[in-house]
Amino acid sequence: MPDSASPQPSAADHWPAPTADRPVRARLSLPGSKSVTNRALVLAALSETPCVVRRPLVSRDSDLMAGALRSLGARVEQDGDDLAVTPADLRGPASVDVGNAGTVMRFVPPIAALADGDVHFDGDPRSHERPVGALLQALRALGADIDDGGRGALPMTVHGTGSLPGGEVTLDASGSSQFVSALLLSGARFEKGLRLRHDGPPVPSQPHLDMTVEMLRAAGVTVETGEDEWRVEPGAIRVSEIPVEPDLSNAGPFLAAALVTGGAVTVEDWPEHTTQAGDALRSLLARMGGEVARDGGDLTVYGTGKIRGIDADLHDVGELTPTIAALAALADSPSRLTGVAHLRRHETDRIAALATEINRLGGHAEELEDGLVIEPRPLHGGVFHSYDDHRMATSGAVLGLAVPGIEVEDIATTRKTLPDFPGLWAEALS
Ligand SMILES: O=C(O)C1=C[C@@H](OP(=O)(O)O)[C@@H](O)[C@H](O)C1
Ligand SMILES: C=C(OP(=O)(O)O)C(=O)O
Repeated sequence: MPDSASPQPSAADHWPAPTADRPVRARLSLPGSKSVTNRALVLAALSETPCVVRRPLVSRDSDLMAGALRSLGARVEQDGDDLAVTPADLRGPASVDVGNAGTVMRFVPPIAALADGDVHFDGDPRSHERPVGALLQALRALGADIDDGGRGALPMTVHGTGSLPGGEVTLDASGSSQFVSALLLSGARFEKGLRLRHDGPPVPSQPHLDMTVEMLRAAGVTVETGEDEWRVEPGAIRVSEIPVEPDLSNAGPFLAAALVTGGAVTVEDWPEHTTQAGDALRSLLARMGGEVARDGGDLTVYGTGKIRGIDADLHDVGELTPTIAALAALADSPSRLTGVAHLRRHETDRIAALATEINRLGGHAEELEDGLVIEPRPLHGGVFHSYDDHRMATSGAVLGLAVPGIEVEDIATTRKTLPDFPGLWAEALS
């Protein structure tokens, strides 16, 4: 007899995705943006003044960032819904757990190079496979001493000396925009500042680069941008308050529910102006058959009963791909999603994972080198594997709205960027 107090792993690991038996009508206040929160924490820790980060995301990726900065000496304290950050001299020895957070594994090494002492970086097994080599090479060229055992990957140790000469460097950031953001975020603290050039295939995720530049400027940093070029003047980072917008990429599965069920989903506090990639959902979902309306801070997507296939280059907004792919599998015409080769090195190889899981449920998805072709077919129930990828898990939830019998493996992996996805999903469907 199993002990009734011990958890039954198969039940806990397989979340029965709720099927919508009527149009979803929901109004949601979503937690803060991962990308804004983790930039805010970095800027606050590098600031000359204490800083309050207003309504940040509280989830695994933001906890890892707060933990990393604490281990380097900063104080990061909960203050109601906010985080109060008190900067301090950066110092090692320290050990940083990056989990599987791209923002932590890329944004923190330049800060470690500014710290006095050794800083060791390690994380989930997947963190050993995600690209950081080009960033580490660039940091070395700027004066950092890094021991990665010649692997160009984690685990590694940054031997910080308390300062970094900085100056000019060229890198290939086609693998991740986060290489550029990482250097820009710390660049003002380098002795000579930073003159950065990208050389290689196009850098993905332009909105995330815009976010970095905008947040730096709001923190008093002089940044100039050109074609594949950035310049950061040396000087103080000074910021005392950073508001965090709701996470618009995480709005994706909820807004998709309106299309799938012919319902209406409203997200509160959709910013008038934003650099978040998720803002592109307004046009993408309209192209796929939704109607999109704004009323003050409310953004509502109405389903029309039809989901149209789409031909879309998602290079700039790669993190929306899993949501768009789920809709594409339920559409009334084929879709072609391109420009996202870099997704093969995200939390998992998202192109392979999406094709495998859609096909497992009876769909027809073909991998391209840089994307997916999806031809809608009637789907059936089954296990949807999440590959420890939050956006794969939410993609399975979107399919489950229309297809009875889908079980998403390891729904808890959504905690990477959403503290309680199953709770929010149940509320939206109630
Ligand atoms: O800087 C950021 O906050 C992010 C940049 C993007 O990374 P890539 O350019 O590696 O895709 C995005 O996909 C990721 O979710 C968050
Ligand atoms: C790619 C993503 O995350 P990360 O910040 O770990 O790169 C993502 O959230 O889709």
